[in-house]
Amino acid sequence: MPIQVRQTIVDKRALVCDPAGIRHVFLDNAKNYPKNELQLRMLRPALGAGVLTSNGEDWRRQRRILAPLFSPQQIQVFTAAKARVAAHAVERLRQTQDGSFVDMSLEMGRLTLEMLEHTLFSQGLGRDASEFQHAITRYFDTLGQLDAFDMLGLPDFLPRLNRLRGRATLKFSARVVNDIIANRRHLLASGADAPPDILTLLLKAQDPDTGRFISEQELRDNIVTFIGAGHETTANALTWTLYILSQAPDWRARVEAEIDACFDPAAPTAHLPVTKAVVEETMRLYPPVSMMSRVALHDDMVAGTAIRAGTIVTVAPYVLHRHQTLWNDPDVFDPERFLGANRSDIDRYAYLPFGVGSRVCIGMGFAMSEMLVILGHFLREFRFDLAPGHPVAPEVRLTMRPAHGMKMRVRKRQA
Ligand code: HEM
Repeated sequence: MPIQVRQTIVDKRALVCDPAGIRHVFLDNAKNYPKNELQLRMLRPALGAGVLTSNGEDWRRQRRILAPLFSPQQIQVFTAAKARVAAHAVERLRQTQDGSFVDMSLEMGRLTLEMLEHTLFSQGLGRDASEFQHAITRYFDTLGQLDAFDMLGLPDFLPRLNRLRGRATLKFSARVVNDIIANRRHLLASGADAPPDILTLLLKAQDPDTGRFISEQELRDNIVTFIGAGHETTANALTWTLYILSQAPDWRARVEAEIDACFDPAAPTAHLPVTKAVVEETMRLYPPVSMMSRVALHDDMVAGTAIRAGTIVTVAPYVLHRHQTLWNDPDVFDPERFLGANRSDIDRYAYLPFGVGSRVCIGMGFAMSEMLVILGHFLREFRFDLAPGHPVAPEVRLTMRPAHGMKMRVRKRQA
């Protein structure tokens, strides 16, 4: 069924599973399908009005200014910082007794937050690092739950329980971010060398069309946006990858062989085609962003189905990536799909872990290089096996994560 349209008590919804229909919504007629305000309302208390949560001209201007921060050259510059953070995490894991059980979902959450800290602020937070991590995790956890008031479209001045719960942690994270920005402004004003991180780039970033700098509010909102959008998504993709490899010994052996032969922690490379195919196939089966929504401004036709103005149009990578008509043996883990010439058989609009069109994930290259650097470091040293009896089930909050964490036995590979 390419499109399913449902009228609920609250609104009209359409789920699009047809690649041509998805292309129409996300590319050809994208101006008719801005992001859904309901979704944005849920995220704005946490993320403000950064590039993820704005629409129209506001979004276009921010995206133009931020794009150079995530260029391939810039991602290359961040690789050294990422490698340092990954090496530190390996060292931390080395301290645990060989064969002990670790919740790798927590470990990956901590690691991806450290990655962001050290690329956003280069020296990390300096102080309050673990408290900040705790605050951020709790904050997004609380706000990730859609509030009934938002669903009913009630006005913003009515207090939301979730927001009240998250307010103290928000205040704390805002203070830390504000302090960091103020310190950096002082440093730059003093003429000292600016650290090569995202904060410096943001402070200097100018709109190529108008020469305008980013506002103070947008600066703060986008820092929090990068943490919000880049933390759990990447941690989940990595956790699911470790889980899947523990269930696929042949592929684990191929990944280990590639990393042993090609990955040098002192000069980390992101050129690991087998490992990359494994990550891509994992994100097919367990896409961290399991659905994306837009809203139709005007009546339209999508893949032969009439869509009325106001309909919420959803594309669900979790459904799309496992669709019988689009994939052979959709539930089978087979990274060969992404290797060599096979990749060109995959329809661009049937595989959307990072979305597609103008609102495609701005951090896609950043995340892929980060995941390969982390897997290179970790799988070179350790082997991860699922703890016997540990229940594994996906759960959708803001992202799709393992409902019960991922308890794994960690053994050293090179004794
Ligand atoms: C495996 C990791 C990641 C996944 C699976 C992922 C997935 C996505 C998806 C599906 C979207 C599009 C949502 C939509 O169209 O409604 C998106 C947007 C976005 N992502 Fe990511 N993301 C990841 C990592 C990152 C990282 C590391 C960053 C930043 C450092 C980041 C920043 C953003 C931002 C700012 C947007 C909004 C772009 C816009 O609307 O113009 N993401 N991401």
